[in-house]
Amino acid sequence: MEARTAPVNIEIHAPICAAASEILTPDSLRFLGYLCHKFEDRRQALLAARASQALVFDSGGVPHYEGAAKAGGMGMREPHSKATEDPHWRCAAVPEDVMDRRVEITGPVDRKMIINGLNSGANVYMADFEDSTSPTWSNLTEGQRNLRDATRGKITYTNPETGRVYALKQKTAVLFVRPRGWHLDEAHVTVNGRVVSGSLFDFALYFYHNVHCLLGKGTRPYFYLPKLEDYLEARLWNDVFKAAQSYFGVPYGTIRATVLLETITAAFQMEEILYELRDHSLGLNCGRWDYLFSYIKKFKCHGDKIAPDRSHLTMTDTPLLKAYVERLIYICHKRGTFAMGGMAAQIPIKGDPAANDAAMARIKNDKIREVMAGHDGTWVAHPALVTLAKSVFDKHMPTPNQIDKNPGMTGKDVTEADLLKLRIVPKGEAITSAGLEKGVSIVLAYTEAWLRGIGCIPLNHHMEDAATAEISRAQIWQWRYHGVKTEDDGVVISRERISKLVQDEVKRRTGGEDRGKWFLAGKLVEDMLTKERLDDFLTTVCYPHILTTQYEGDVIPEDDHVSKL
Ligand SMILES: CC(=O)SCCNC(=O)CCNC(=O)[C@H](O)C(C)(C)COP(=O)(O)OP(=O)(O)OC[C@H]1O[C@@H](n2cnc3c(N)ncnc32)[C@H](O)[C@@H]1OP(=O)(O)O
Ligand SMILES: O=CC(=O)O
Ligand SMILES: [Mg+2]
Repeated sequence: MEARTAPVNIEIHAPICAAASEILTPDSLRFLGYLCHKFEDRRQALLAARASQALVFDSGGVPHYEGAAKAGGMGMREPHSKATEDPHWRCAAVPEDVMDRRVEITGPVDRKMIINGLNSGANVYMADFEDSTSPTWSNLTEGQRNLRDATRGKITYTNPETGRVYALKQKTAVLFVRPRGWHLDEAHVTVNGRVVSGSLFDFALYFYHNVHCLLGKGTRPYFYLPKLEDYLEARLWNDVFKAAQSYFGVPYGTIRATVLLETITAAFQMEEILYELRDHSLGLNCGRWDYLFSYIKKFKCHGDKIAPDRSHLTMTDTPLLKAYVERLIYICHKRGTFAMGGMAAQIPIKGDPAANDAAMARIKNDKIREVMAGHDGTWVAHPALVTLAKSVFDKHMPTPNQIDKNPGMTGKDVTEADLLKLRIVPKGEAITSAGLEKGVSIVLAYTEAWLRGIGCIPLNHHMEDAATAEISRAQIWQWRYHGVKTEDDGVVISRERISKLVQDEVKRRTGGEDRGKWFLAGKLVEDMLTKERLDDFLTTVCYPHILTTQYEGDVIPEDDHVSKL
């Protein structure tokens, strides 16, 4: 029997704050329950497949193009030849309101930032439940309420300190939403006793509250899909879309989604991923930060793939990043869809014009590289960067996008080996004590903020989020695992050295007083960096610590914390 008519028992293990009571209505929960009941077993099977594939990589395996897998390769996936062998298929036609995506700004689902992002002059605002949101109950429920108000054009915000009132301009960016990745649970809600998927929680509530309003305004529900590892995970999203569309009686193909190509395994299946989602696809995006994290994580045990300091992992000098960009543009343009660029992590530097000019020059060069390579648009992290990115794309991309011009077709020659090739940094500079110390301080500061419900922070004039911090966490673990020495002083990166760095940094930040979440962050980070096995995600390790204990909203009595439908 279909879950839609089957009895589904939904429970909420959280305070029913004002936002939750507006968003978690009986009907929206029924829809969430329907999707979870229908798809949870598949999600779990895909997560289990990730775990068994990790064992293959840990013992020296590497991914292969799907054609090669069919001929022996990894031998773990069913053959998937149609995607690559049929020259005729194309992704769905591009809707009018997203023909031009030259600049997309991203940010958390915070009320003020949504308004600022929509007003920023960018073509798209991507409201993010993933890398830049710490998924506290209040962030999630208020985020959904903010999005509901934004789609209706009714979102306003008054700064309680300055009294400044924020409201939408006449012309705003198109809204995209990035739900959490498949690996994340939403532990405050269970369906038939099972904790629900964070992806489905974010998707279902946004879709439920907004699909009709968006269609009424001539736009659509647009999504970014994060951290997919292969085409079967794309197929799951496509099936979720089909189920959601038919549940609401809206036409097949209403939803459109861009997949973030941000895992090394997905890079070997770009065409297959597009094929799975082709009727709902709006292309791929180079999620460069998670991509680097994925590379380090997947090959953490490979002695020949030890990553240098994060500062060396640049788009221009890292062969595997260059190859991935070329292949992504080639595949997307061959299949008639967007090849989006990614995020330069620099942000404006206040009070130091020279340093700010240098940061802006780096961003400009990055955007020139993207448009010249053939990307159809790019990402920025801050409203002050919209004009800069736009000016670069305006100069080099006179058309709304470059899909039909087919630039980047040289990417067809990218080999499996190209996708795996790290940069060789001169001896003495690759892994340094300064790089190690900086990495420890980044993981710690990010974790501390995340535990307080803040998912993106400015640090060292860069944006740090769950993807960038993960690079530092994974590489420090990898250096310790391989007993690497920092090259400037010849000292081994041992457990004891890392522990001392973490503890010293906590002391420096707190003066020894238990402030913020530094003590807890210190304990968690020290453990993650020194333990025998590398945890899959920082966010899943920290998640139990943000369950409703962190909640600051208008809580109602204890008895109402478990609500049943
Ligand atoms: C790897 C990836 O996944 S990238 C995608 C995920 N990451 C992101 O989306 C990054 C989003 N960016 C941010 O969160 C912020 O820009 C930060 C944390 C990096 C920097 O924040 P701050 O130092 O507070 O920025 P700053 O003080 O300069 O902000 C100035 C104004 O711009 C607004 N602003 C800053 N970034 C954004 C943004 N991305 N979207 C909308 N508004 C923004 C601020 O709210 C502030 O508004 P106000 O003047 O009305 O008060
Ligand atoms: O989500 C984007 C990334 O670079 O990671
Ligand atoms: Mg990412």
